[in-house]
Amino acid sequence: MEKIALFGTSADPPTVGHQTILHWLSQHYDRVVVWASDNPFKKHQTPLIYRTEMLGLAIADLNLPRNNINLHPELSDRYTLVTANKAREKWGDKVEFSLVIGSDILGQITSWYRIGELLAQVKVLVVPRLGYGIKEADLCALNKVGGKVAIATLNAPKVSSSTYRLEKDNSLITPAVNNYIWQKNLYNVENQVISNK
Ligand SMILES: Nc1ncnc2c1ncn2[C@@H]1O[C@H](COP(=O)(O)OP(=O)(O)OP(=O)(O)O)[C@@H](O)[C@H]1O
Ligand SMILES: O=C(O)c1ccc[n+]([C@@H]2O[C@H](COP(=O)([O-])O)[C@@H](O)[C@H]2O)c1
Repeated sequence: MEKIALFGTSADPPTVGHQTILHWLSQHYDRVVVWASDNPFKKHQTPLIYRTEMLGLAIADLNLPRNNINLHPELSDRYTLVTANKAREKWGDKVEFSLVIGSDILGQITSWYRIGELLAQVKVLVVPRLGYGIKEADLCALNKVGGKVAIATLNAPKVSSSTYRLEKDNSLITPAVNNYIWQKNLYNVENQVISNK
């Protein structure tokens, strides 16, 4: 049975952490389906079109031997259930979907939109995130609402989009994403330089 990883991200902006996760998924799944989306729990995100384009650049920058990671903007929805239903329509019943989440949101996923229906469609793959241990109580809570959980064996770097937004540290993103941010003047990078002078 084909195994497909589903990885939705705010990508605001995509970081080297997202890239490490994608690299690992590429080696462990037949296909990796990626989309940028609005997060119903977050406010004031960069317009989705920019985040989608940055995510495409971060994927292209990976240059991996297996050509199995694809950006699917048409699947994007603030509710992952809607995305999972669209993916099921697209790839049919004979595939196994794993929804990829970082351990920082493991405790939150039980409050997602119609979580029981989502968990009937997908397994959950938890990526350990430094500073966010995987709690037995969260695994039990997810299990109670029908979650089938696996834990990924990778060490992602301790980086986040919010750290980039705060510090504008280029080492957290890829060169192509950095160029894009400058071209579009996202995250006030130009003002940042002027105010630093
Ligand atoms: N460095 C990382 N290690 C482990 N998981 C990560 C890492 N970066 C992102 N993730 C996971 O990838 C998914 C998408 O993350 P997201 O795009 O929100 O990045 P973020 O760095 O958490 O953003 P922000 O800092 O704006 O909240 C989430 O499930 C998140 O937990
Ligand atoms: O379906 C939901 O209720 C839901 C609630 C919060 C987050 N999500 C999705 O979770 C994914 C990861 O979000 P983020 O902001 O951590 O990258 C992203 O695709 C969001 O749309 C989905």
